[in-house]
Amino acid sequence: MTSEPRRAAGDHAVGGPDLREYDVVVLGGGPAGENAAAYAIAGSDRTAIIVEPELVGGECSYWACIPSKALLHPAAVRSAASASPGTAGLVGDRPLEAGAVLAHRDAFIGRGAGALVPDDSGQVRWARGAGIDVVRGSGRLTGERTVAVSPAGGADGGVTTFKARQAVVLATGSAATLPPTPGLAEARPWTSRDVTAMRAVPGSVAIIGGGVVACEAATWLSALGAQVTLIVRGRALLGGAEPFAGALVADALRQGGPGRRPVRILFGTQVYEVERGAVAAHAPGVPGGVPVTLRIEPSGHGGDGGSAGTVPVDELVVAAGRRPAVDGLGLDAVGLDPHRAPPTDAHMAVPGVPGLYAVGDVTGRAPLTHMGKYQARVCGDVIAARAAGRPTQAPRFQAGTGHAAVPQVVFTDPQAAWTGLTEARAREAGIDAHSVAVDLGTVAGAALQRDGYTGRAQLVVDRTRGVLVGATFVGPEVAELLHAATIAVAAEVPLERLWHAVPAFPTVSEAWLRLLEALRADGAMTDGAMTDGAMTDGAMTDGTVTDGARKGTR
Ligand SMILES: Cc1cc2nc3c(=O)[nH]c(=O)nc-3n(C[C@H](O)[C@H](O)[C@H](O)COP(=O)(O)OP(=O)(O)OC[C@H]3O[C@@H](n4cnc5c(N)ncnc54)[C@H](O)[C@@H]3O)c2cc1C
Ligand SMILES: NC(=O)c1ccc[n+]([C@@H]2O[C@H](COP(=O)([O-])OP(=O)(O)OC[C@H]3O[C@@H](n4cnc5c(N)ncnc54)[C@H](O)[C@@H]3O)[C@@H](O)[C@H]2O)c1
Repeated sequence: MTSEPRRAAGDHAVGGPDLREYDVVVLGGGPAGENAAAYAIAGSDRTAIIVEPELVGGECSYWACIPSKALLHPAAVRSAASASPGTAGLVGDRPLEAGAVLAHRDAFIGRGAGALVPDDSGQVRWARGAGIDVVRGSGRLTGERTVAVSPAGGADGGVTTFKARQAVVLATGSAATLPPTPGLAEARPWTSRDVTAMRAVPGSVAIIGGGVVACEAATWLSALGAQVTLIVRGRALLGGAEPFAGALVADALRQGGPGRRPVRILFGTQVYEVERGAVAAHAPGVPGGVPVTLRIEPSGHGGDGGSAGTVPVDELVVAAGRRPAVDGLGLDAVGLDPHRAPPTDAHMAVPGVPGLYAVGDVTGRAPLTHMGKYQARVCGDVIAARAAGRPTQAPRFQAGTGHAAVPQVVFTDPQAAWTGLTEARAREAGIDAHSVAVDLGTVAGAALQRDGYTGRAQLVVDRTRGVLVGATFVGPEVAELLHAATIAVAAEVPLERLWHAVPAFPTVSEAWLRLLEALRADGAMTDGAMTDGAMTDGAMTDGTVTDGARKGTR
């Protein structure tokens, strides 16, 4: 993309004030919409407009990925410092400086001191610099390749119709779901928007949910001094992951640590009623200021147990999942179900509706920024190729393959990172699955990273095909281990070849070596790898390996 000509900033529409024509009209200026627009017009004279009612950059930039990671990173650094000789004594039991952490988050989301809303002018400048026009408004499909745009936030002004010569791309993201619990909506609970944008740290917080948002929010809230209670319907955290990932994250949250309060986790428990005095409408992230009482009971999900009684807290966060943002999108105008994610094929096109595409969270596929951007690259390339009359058969035009290896990192402490299939999912898919695991604390690179390093890595392989189909890592700073596994799964690298991808010593990546050795020991690697001269010679004669084993550097 970088070598392609930049387009002049300005208004690229054809038509008058009420009917404007572009090659590509994108609804939603989040990461998926931005990438779809940029790829669809790159290096061409095609025109594109992004329709966005809120902020260009979307949920990810202002209320999700970026602020959450800006809040979590200081907690991770604090945790590493507490576990390293020479710095542990310096930080002692001191908590994080909440004001500095919140200001760091504000800097990342472009929210100036005292401002209510972040500033997206940098993202708008990027769009205009890439030749993409931006209009503030809410878009609704009114027919094939036709969109009606109403001014944002109910502002005055008429509806403008936009016609797309080539494509309309739906990239409207997702919205937090609120369970229909009596009293919950009236209590004006925080959602992920508030807890990422929070302006003050509540003294005590209850979080409903045990997924990614709940685990990450519990991590930063407890590191910033809040007393956190997680109320989890099921029996585990991080439901879609290998069970050991949720278990290790739960152990660490419960345990707390220097400068981080222990988190109370109520498994098998649901809230059946919420009671709170009147709470005035407030800006995102401003605590309600009125205590709230949750009435809880065993959920009956996942076996016996669960808690009953009341949980009184200062603030309540709902992290109970998200749903595709399709309300008012006019899907019915093109014959689609208005309440469901639009179906998409491998080109990210909506079957049966000419010129319509969907990317990102609105598709209901994998609600992650990197997957939305991946789909958007495919979609933009397809639109560009079709506009130029070029074929779209090559793998670059198919979003299917990447979905076999969806990477996910949960930035808790320890981090949990996985890609591809869990062992259970692999079996369900009829794969001849076999798994091996290692204790990451036994790897020299991990032990050097911090005292008492605790973590685990697991590979799931397809024994019949001799390839990796899934990997999970849990431990401090394991996020950067993940991409190697994603490459191996997506590229279907034979295990025999993986053996020759030598991890550097002393890095945590040596876990790969331990895992492949475990596969060999289990007979899950073929004889080709076992008798390969490069491998056996290396292992037997390399002084570092044999010496290392004696000195604990294995
Ligand atoms: C707390 C939290 C943390 C997260 N952290 C991560 C992370 O670390 N890594 C990761 O990969 N993912 C993370 N995610 C998920 C990530 O935020 C989403 O997957 C990502 O934002 C989806 O991008 P998108 O472009 O599809 O949608 P969005 O970012 O939601 O953008 C959609 C845009 O469409 C606009 N829009 C809505 N309706 C209309 C309409 N009718 N017309 C025009 N525009 C409209 C919205 O205003 C919005 O700006 C996190 C999510 C949450 C909630
Ligand atoms: N680091 C990251 O990549 C990151 C961070 C945050 C969010 N995300 C993305 O955002 C998506 C949404 O995250 P999330 O945590 O909101 O959803 P989730 O699907 O991960 O978890 C939802 C949780 O809420 C519970 N739940 C659902 N309905 C409930 C109800 N009625 N009552 C009580 N509990 C209920 C579920 O059992 C689950 O524990 C995730 O799928 C993830 O892909 C990613």
